[in-house]
Amino acid sequence: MKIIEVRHPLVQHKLGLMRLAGISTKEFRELASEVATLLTYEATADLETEEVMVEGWAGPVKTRRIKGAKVTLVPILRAGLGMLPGVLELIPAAKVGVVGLQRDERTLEPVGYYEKLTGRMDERTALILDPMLATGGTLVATVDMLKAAGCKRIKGLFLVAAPEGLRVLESRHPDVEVYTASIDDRLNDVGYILPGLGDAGDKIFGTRHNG
Ligand SMILES: O=P(O)(O)OC[C@H]1O[C@H](OP(=O)(O)OP(=O)(O)O)[C@H](O)[C@@H]1O
Ligand SMILES: O=c1cc[nH]c(=O)[nH]1
Ligand SMILES: [Mg+2]
Repeated sequence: MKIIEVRHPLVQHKLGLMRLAGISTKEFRELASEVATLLTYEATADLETEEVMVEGWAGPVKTRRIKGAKVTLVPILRAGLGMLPGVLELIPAAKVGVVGLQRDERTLEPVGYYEKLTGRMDERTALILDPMLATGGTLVATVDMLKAAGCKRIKGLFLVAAPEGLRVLESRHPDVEVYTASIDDRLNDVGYILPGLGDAGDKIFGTRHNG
């Protein structure tokens, strides 16, 4: 399975700021979006391009543009919305399909409550957006939905990923590519990533803080 841990200094610096206890909603939100932009840069490095002639200031000039298959962004509600503005900075014309899943706090199983995907998923590359890949249950459920809709090329962008979740993904959907700012140490006994970021959804939306 392709797992890219992006070690770029800007990514590492910004993620380090996100780990600070007591970070404000404004700072966390801004940084989540900025790191998402940088992960998008990495995750789109293999998009195919084609040559095109355009009329430039000094006459015809050969340029390149992104070819064929288009990208669909798939933020997972609710925390994935925190990454969406940063990704749209680089891919402003992308279609957006939304998936609503929330972990049951007791069983840690994902519970689905919304799904609105774009059309022609079989022709698109899907970029799943979620700050946290913890047990992997939410991601596997999302990939199941995307594949059921015909999607053949799927990448996931995560601020932080746990080894446990990566192993689950590898066993269920090894064709999915992962781009993350950090592979952290482990999960704690209530399914939070250590050292992690605490509850990313709460921090992005300014609801209850947990760490
Ligand atoms: O890998 P898993 O163990 O499935 O956990 C990861 C999921 O948990 C968090 O969402 P949460 O359920 O807290 O929902 P929220 O975004 O609404 O806060 C996170 O944003 C992921 O979607
Ligand atoms: O560490 C974690 C795990 C799941 N969801 C979060 O927001 N944080
Ligand atoms: Mg949450």
